[in-house]
Amino acid sequence: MCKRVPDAADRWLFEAAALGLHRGEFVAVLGESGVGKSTLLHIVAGLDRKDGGTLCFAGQDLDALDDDARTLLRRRQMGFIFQAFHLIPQLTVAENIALPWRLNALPRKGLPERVRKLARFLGIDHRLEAWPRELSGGEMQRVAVARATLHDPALILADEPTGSLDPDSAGQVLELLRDAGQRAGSAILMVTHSDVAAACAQRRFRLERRGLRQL
Ligand SMILES: Nc1ncnc2c1ncn2[C@@H]1O[C@H](COP(=O)(O)OP(=O)(O)OP(=O)(O)O)[C@@H](O)[C@H]1O
Repeated sequence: MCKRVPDAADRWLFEAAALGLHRGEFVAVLGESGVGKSTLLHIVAGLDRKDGGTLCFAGQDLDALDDDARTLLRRRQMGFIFQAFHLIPQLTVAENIALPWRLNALPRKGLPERVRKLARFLGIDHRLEAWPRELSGGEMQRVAVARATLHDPALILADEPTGSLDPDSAGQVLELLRDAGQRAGSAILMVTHSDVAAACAQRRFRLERRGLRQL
């Protein structure tokens, strides 16, 4: 797929980024700041539009879906860890984590225990009743990871998921992502500046103006 520089119709951000992900696979995309890593993830999630090329999910051409179908697919099949977390300030940590589950109208039975178990694994179970404004950056990042993985999505899109974490916590979060992938067969597409984080992935690419180069 390709994408023009948002403010310049005649310049490419990336010209031909070709990538296929299999179920359960963990792929990392490295790249300099401003090269378009977040934009690439947003396009895959349907939050931004591409300027050419095709995008398929489980054999379905995503361009053939209308906005509602695309939103439904994103909600059910994808989990997004945003670079700036995007936690909802009016909801507690537990409510933020449970949000995709509730939006998908999944059965409520066992939900609090599921949230607690995941929060325990991420070391944030003592913060479940806190408000996002009371959290440190690292805690917010863990909440964002929990929220993106609780509903076992087929595809997890992770934008710098370890950017606010110390090396030990970063290692834990990457382990959780890998576990989530293995448990639910989720594919993970992570963009990052960090060579250390990217080393956890099975395949690594570098995003450049010409496209993705396998490392
Ligand atoms: N809505 C927008 N309007 C104008 N320019 C935009 C918009 N979104 C992104 N850009 C520009 O597109 C380029 C790519 O941005 P993007 O955030 O995808 O890069 P990135 O590789 O994720 O950067 P970083 O590593 O710093 O987060 C940047 O130059 C950015 O300023």
